Amino acid sequence: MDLQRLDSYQWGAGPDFNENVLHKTILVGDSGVGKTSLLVQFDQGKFIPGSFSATVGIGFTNKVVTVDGVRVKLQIWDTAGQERFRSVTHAYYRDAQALLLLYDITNQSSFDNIRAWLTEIHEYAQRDVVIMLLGNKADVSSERVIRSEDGEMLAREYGVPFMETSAKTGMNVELAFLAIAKELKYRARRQANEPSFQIRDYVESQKKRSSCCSFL
Ligand SMILES: Nc1nc2c(ncn2[C@@H]2O[C@H](COP(=O)(O)OP(=O)(O)OP(=O)(O)O)[C@@H](O)[C@H]2O)c(=O)[nH]1
Repeated sequence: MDLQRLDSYQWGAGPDFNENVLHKTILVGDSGVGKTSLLVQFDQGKFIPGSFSATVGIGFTNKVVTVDGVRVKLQIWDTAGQERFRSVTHAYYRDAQALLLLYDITNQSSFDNIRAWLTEIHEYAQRDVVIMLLGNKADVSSERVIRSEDGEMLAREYGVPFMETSAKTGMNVELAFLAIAKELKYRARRQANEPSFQIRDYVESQKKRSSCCSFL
């Protein structure tokens, strides 16, 4: 998908706005798993169907998310999943505070490659980078080859939060970025008596909430 179509969001200004906090978040995963689509859905609330055109290089979109009354600036980098761009994208890992690692639930090899992605992340990114595993294209249930439990199991093995998403329907897209923003805000602006925040627990509780009450 063409990065030119990603319009940059203008930073808003407000009483809570903390200009000093800019959080770099990177989307990674095999080509075609839906990184650009996920970002477009989060940024613009839409899905652009049509033929797949792979991202060339890297580009970013700025977005302000409000969590617990605090505005958190996310600078979200969309990387090209194709192997030939790998050395370019590695250079961006170093100062990333969060990484969203995607696979496609209809594509076995994109799931099998997650371990290799995690090896690269551990090699090039900061030790305390926030990682979240996302199984995208959850709307395409008829072509599913990766069970949700397999995603859960892999995530548990690496100690990272996990959820399935759909860039098409928007399922869990906002939750994924919100959870990242909450974790980053917690790390950056922890108040003295604030209870500790566990991103995995938060994600699990939010997932349960959305599945329990979908009939309401
Ligand atoms: N049904 C469905 N299709 C999706 C979803 N996400 C992406 N797609 C489609 O999958 C194809 C690839 O999506 P992209 O967002 O371009 O994938 P990418 O990961 O950015 O690919 P690279 O730029 O090559 O790394 C496109 O045809 C999208 O329309 C989804 O959640 N559901």
